[in-house]
Amino acid sequence: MASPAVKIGVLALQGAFIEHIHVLGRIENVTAVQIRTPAEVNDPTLDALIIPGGESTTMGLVAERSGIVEPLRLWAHQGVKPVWGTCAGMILLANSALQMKIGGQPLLGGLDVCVDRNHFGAQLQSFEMPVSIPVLGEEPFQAVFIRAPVIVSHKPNVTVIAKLEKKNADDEHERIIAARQSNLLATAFHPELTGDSRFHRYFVEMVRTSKLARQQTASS
Ligand SMILES: NC(=O)CC[C@H](N)C(=O)O
Repeated sequence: MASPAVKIGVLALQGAFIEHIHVLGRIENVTAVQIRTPAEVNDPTLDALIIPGGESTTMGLVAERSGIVEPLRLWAHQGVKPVWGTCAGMILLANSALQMKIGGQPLLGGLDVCVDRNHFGAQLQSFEMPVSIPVLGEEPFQAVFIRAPVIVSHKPNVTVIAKLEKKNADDEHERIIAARQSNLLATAFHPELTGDSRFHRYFVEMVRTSKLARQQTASS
């Protein structure tokens, strides 16, 4: 069967959503749409969802006000259709987080990891560096970290896609910057801010594979 055309929703409440839409627009047979309401999240023709980077506290607050937290939670926990969280989106997908906002902030959960929210410190500690991401091929990927989180621990069902060296050999925590758990994908950095569309293509392949599997189940 030919690989199917897919429709990907990008949560557009706050943060770097337009940039994701632009990169997806460069990939063949992909339609990208902005998602702001529960009805849009529940659109049965959506094949996948991206939760962008931005500020997880603000995004969580706006999501609560929009009544979209529960529909998003269902998506992330059902695991039927792929979800990709970048940076703040990765924090929202995590089952737990260190350095949470005092007074609380909503997490969607689903991804069996604990993240450290502002691992590298304040905005000034933003940086970019080439990282090795074997699933994308040999050429390093230029990763942009903006007040980035890292995954410090995870359950065995989570596959590590990329990580940074520990700062010191005896550090107790890992510094994982990309991970996958079945249909959930998470990156600590912002692949939508570089010209390199390899990470988006990797996600689109996940989306096509999962759509094909759903179509085959439906027709069998
Ligand atoms: N660039 C980002 O998405 C930063 C995320 C930020 N650390 C937060 O808590 O939301």
